[in-house]
Amino acid sequence: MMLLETKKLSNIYDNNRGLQEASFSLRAGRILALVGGNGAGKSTLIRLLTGQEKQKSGEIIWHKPQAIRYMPDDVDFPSMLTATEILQLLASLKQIGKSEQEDVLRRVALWDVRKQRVKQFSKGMRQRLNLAQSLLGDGSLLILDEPTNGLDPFWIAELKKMMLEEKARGCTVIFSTHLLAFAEEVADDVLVLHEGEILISGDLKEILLQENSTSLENLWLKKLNL
Ligand SMILES: Nc1ncnc2c1ncn2[C@@H]1O[C@H](COP(=O)(O)OP(=O)(O)OP(=O)(O)O)[C@@H](O)[C@H]1O
Repeated sequence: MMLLETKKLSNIYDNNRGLQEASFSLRAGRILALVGGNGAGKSTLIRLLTGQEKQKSGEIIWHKPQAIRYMPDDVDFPSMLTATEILQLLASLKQIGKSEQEDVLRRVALWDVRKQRVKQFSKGMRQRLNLAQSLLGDGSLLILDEPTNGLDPFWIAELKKMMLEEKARGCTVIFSTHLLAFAEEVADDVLVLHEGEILISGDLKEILLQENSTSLENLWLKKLNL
């Protein structure tokens, strides 16, 4: 079943950069990786999908209304609050009870430090708290902007497990990353962006086969003539 389609979706900023006429579709229950270099347009696309920005032209067609859970890139939590307080605040907006808050804190192994102020957290711990808040609730679309940022190899592997668990529950996952090998391990579909335009989109395995590429990295380098 189709989840969403975009048609010539564009958001060009004053500096002439952003996202240009992006058209793609995504089926429900799939994991989609957004890949591309710095400034390719990944976060711009995510901001349009999450409704944080409105497109200048083109459209997003949602085939059914979606409750979205979202993990932003580079979140700035109030550093004087504890992990518990931050989750309480965010959970109250979604009307989510205490036991679920406790559950997500345990899932990201921040239970033992839940009463510490976030300013004492390492980057990876803050990123795990960011992940925890995105797991709250039962929105059937999970959007993760650079979720591996700051995570060590153990937590990257845990993140992968969590994403696959979400998929197994019937959730659709969209995530951006610079880690092409990670994208290849987790994703069903891929959208390769370059300077605001879609270079490649579709089923990852089919594309690698069609393009006679051994890996996503190999394909990416080939398409950019690197
Ligand atoms: N608010 C803004 N105002 C002006 N230009 C912007 C704005 N947001 C993004 N851009 C420009 O749009 C382009 C795409 O940026 P975007 O953040 O979507 O890229 P990205 O693929 O997420 O990059 P990165 O991997 O570096 O996070 C960049 O050239 C960026 O400078």
